[in-house]
Amino acid sequence: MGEAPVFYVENLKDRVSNGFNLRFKGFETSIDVGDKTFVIGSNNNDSISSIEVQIYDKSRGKWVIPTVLGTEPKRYEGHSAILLNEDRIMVITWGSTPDDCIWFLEMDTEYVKQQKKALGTEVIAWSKGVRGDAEKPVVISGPSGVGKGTLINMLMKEFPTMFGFSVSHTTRAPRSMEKNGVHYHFTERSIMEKDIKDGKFLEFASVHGNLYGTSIEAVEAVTDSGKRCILDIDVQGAKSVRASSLDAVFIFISPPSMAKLEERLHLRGTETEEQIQKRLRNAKAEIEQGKSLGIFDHILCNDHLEKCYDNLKKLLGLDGTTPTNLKPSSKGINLPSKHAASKINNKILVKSEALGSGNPSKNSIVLDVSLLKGGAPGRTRGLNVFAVDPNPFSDCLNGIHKLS
Ligand SMILES: Nc1nc2c(ncn2[C@@H]2O[C@H](COP(=O)(O)OP(=O)(O)O)[C@@H](O)[C@H]2O)c(=O)[nH]1
Ligand SMILES: Nc1ncnc2c1ncn2[C@@H]1O[C@H](COP(=O)(O)OP(=O)(O)O)[C@@H](O)[C@H]1O
Repeated sequence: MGEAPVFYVENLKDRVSNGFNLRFKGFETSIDVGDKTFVIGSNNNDSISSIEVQIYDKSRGKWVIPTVLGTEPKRYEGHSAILLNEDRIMVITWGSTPDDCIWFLEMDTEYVKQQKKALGTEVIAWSKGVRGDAEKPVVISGPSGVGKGTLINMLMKEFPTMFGFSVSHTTRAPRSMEKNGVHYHFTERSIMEKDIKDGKFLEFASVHGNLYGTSIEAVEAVTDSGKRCILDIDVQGAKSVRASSLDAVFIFISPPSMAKLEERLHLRGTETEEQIQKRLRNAKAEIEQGKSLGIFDHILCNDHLEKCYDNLKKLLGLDGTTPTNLKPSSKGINLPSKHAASKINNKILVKSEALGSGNPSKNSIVLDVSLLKGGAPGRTRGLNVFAVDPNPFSDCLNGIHKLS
């Protein structure tokens, strides 16, 4: 059985002629899993960066074709790899732009690449390190015409880099201003039914006589771009999501009165009278369920639009009153290339030296591995990380102890 060599980027470049191209010495990491050594590093250029892994098979004394794990418009500067269990590696990395934050990448080491027929790895999940609820997906429900779309548009307009909309599939016909792929993926019922059967949907429901559903891909498209996902779905859908692995914040928007709701539907003018009456009949049940089923974390009354929008921002920590450590921005979590990661029971501890404005300070972050859930099925998202006291290692252990 061959010994894994010591890895330096220059050595790798000399030795490997098959595209493995780690540029920055010190920004790579390696880890042994059985008789294989996984070398993980970045290939950064001006605007884009990829994370690559190459495997050294000690039993065969051979390098295996490199795999690109992720390409993002940010630079990855520094990695650490931790073995979670025998077939799973957690790579901890630091994306320096545009949103400076810590990322966790879970890799399945047993995956055999179908296309290349070579041993490779599969990314199970990219997860952004967040604190508390700050970046959980947001599920917004409420009866037709209550103002969900209006409120979501306001959020997306004011915070375009923070939120991304999960584009649902529907069998209903598009309205005149609606664009396929932007407002909905408009689809045939038979196609959607087959996709549901094939497990491509996180949830689906029949609403006002049409089929609506959130595909796993729709949620992944948003979370992969590093944005906080917003879902506009009905109460049945919210109930399904509550029961799924997507760890979200659930908000129900209620109308000030049925009369106001009817007025809004008429003023919007996108439905026939018959369709409006159907929506109003369904609204009664939805409001009752929304308020009683215990699905929703918050209920907001949309009477005055601006006031309701302010309340929504408050709930999401966007009004400036939220304590810094709960703000949606993860900027406070700093992880330069100089850091050390270790696993203690179910906790990963990342210790780093954050170089502030001429005033070096130490950061210690704990990730609770037992909380590896929250994304579309099979993926983890928005992992909760805890900043612990910036003290020596023993104090960090105390921090861990306190959290468990
Ligand atoms: N379950 C579920 N409901 C959805 C989805 N997309 C939209 N809906 C809901 O379907 C209902 C009808 O939506 P739409 O046809 O856009 O009409 P509107 O609510 O009157 O604007 C609303 O309650 C939406 O929240 C989805 O992917 N899943
Ligand atoms: N607070 C409000 N007061 C008056 N009209 C509103 C208010 N909120 C939304 N609207 C209007 O009501 C209509 C329905 O809103 P919309 O966002 O399409 O509802 P939904 O997405 O819940 O079906 C739109 O014409 C919108 O401009």
